[in-house]
Amino acid sequence: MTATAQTASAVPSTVPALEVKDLVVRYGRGRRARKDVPAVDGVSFDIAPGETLGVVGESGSGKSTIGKAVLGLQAPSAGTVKLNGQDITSLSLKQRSRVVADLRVVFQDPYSSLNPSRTIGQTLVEPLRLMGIRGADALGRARAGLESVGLPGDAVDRYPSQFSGGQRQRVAIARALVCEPKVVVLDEPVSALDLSTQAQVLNLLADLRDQRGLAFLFIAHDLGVVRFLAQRTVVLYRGQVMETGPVDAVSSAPRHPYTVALTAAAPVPRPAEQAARRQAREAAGFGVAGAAQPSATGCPFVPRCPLSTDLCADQRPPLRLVDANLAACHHAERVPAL
Ligand SMILES: Nc1ncnc2c1ncn2[C@@H]1O[C@H](COP(=O)(O)OP(=O)(O)OP(=O)(O)O)[C@@H](O)[C@H]1O
Repeated sequence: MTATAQTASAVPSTVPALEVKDLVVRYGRGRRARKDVPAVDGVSFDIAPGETLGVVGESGSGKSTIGKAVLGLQAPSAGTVKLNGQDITSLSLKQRSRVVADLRVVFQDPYSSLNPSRTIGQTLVEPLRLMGIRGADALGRARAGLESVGLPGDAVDRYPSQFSGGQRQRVAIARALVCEPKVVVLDEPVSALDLSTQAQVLNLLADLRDQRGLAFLFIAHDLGVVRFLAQRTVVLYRGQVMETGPVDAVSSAPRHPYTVALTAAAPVPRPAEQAARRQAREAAGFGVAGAAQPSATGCPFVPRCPLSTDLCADQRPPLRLVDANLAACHHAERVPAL
């Protein structure tokens, strides 16, 4: 089977909670935008209620840009974004405010994402106020929201500086969930936390997703972290989908050389394993990021790929089914095992 678009499709029995189709985002305006390489280049995926889709890739691969386009913070140059079947791509910010309760975000940095001069209660009540929920109702929901993330309800009276990083990220999660959204964009939600706190926050997110049937778009640079929470994943490189499929299959048996390079480069806690991976990566002949510019018509990974041929430089490979994964590689069958 081949996939003509860059797509990651589940087989949802209902309308997807979030559907992104052929998304293209170019920064800049006018002539400059037309000349620039798109930050996101033809990306499609959908997420069912209760499902987590991980989006992984190196820095600059376009992960956050996808999140911004979904949230309406960056206008797409092409493509559509649908929330519960409704096309929200071209809604103005005012029109968006009517559906915004269904779509929320948790950002990476729990220090800068919470206003230090506002109490936790004020922070949690703000999005409710925009929905017309005020006074004791709003405060009651704020307290319940804090309790649902494992914090005491009376934390409403305290300030962000009185909380640790992990607790602040719980507050940010409570703020996202207090409006009872259907879809949450999680943009590197645990990257700023230490390892044990990461595990606690990921467990909390998994519980909340399962209890509430939430759809998560989970953006991360580390496939290991994504594996913990996601059922499926999309691997991005220079704004294009290199590989997608069930997260276990993509992690343990990648069919795209870039996914192999990304996995081999991920830090592991055991130094001996880290050294073995580095040696395997060097032996496989992967080039380094920014080694050379790829051709506009071919696979963007050519300058770094040990398997590349003239065909790869000439023709951008479509996503096609190889084992359990969809991989955009002419030579997916020759990709070495991890
Ligand atoms: N506001 C902007 N103006 C111009 N170019 C931008 C802007 N924001 C991002 N870019 C560029 O778009 C590309 C994708 O960036 P993006 O932040 O989406 O990647 P990312 O995968 O989320 O990276 P990171 O993990 O470092 O956050 C990069 O080349 C980046 O330099």
